[in-house]
Amino acid sequence: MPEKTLTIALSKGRIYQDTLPLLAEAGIEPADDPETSRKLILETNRDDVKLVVIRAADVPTYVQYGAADLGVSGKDVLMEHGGEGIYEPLDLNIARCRLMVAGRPGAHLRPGRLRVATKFVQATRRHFAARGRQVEIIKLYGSMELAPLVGLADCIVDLVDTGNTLRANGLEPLEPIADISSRLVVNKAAMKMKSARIKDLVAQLSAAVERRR
Ligand SMILES: Nc1ncnc2c1ncn2[C@@H]1O[C@H](COP(=O)(O)OP(=O)(O)OP(=O)(O)O)[C@@H](O)[C@H]1O
Ligand SMILES: O=P(O)(O)OC[C@H]1O[C@H](OP(=O)(O)OP(=O)(O)O)[C@H](O)[C@@H]1O
Repeated sequence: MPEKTLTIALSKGRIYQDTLPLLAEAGIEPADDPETSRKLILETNRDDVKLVVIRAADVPTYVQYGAADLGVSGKDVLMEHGGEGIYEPLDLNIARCRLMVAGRPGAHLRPGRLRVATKFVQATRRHFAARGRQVEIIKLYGSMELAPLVGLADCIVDLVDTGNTLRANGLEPLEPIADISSRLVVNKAAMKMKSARIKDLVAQLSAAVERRR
């Protein structure tokens, strides 16, 4: 992207839907709707701001390498990425949920090595290591709630909001791991090179977040 452009990476779905009103309060409005358009680079009402719409798990990678100057990413995704090359200046207080160990009642109390299915491998490893608990982690890419029902795992580590998905599958939350919300992330080099515009945007988004508290 040209030096004068600010590129913001977002994922479709709840992050886009929840970020859109915050961007609007900062004076940024996309020209296309990514939920219907097949375009991956969206122009906005501002010549110097573009949005790129990518998979949620890819946002930190685009920002780390400077392919996007800024991004919006769930804390769960940032915990898996590790945060290299990225600043995290603002909690946007959107897409709030909790990362939990879940399973059938008492499943986590079973003696011996637990089998845990999750897409959050790093957070899971850290959680159980901190408790001195031996686990075998089975990497999945979604629908983790199925794993204990078909004998693939004893427990899962997944995001929980209302708890409806767990309940619908006869599972319950067992241990909390972390409170999750989406964060504004900034490429470290861009923070220096495009400092004034990024600081302005962070301040405008921060004011928008505060107005909603
Ligand atoms: N049920 C939920 N309630 C609130 N926030 C959630 C919930 N599920 C996920 N999130 C948050 O929203 C972020 C994006 O989730 P979303 O479901 O839109 O994408 P994804 O399924 O992780 O990614 P993709 O669809 O690209 O595979 C997650 O990283 C998490 O921070
Ligand atoms: O506690 P609840 O309110 O039921 O929310 C929890 C569910 O939300 C997320 O899935 P999502 O709806 O994003 O589906 P996906 O990850 O399969 O896209 C998460 O992976 C849980 O399955």
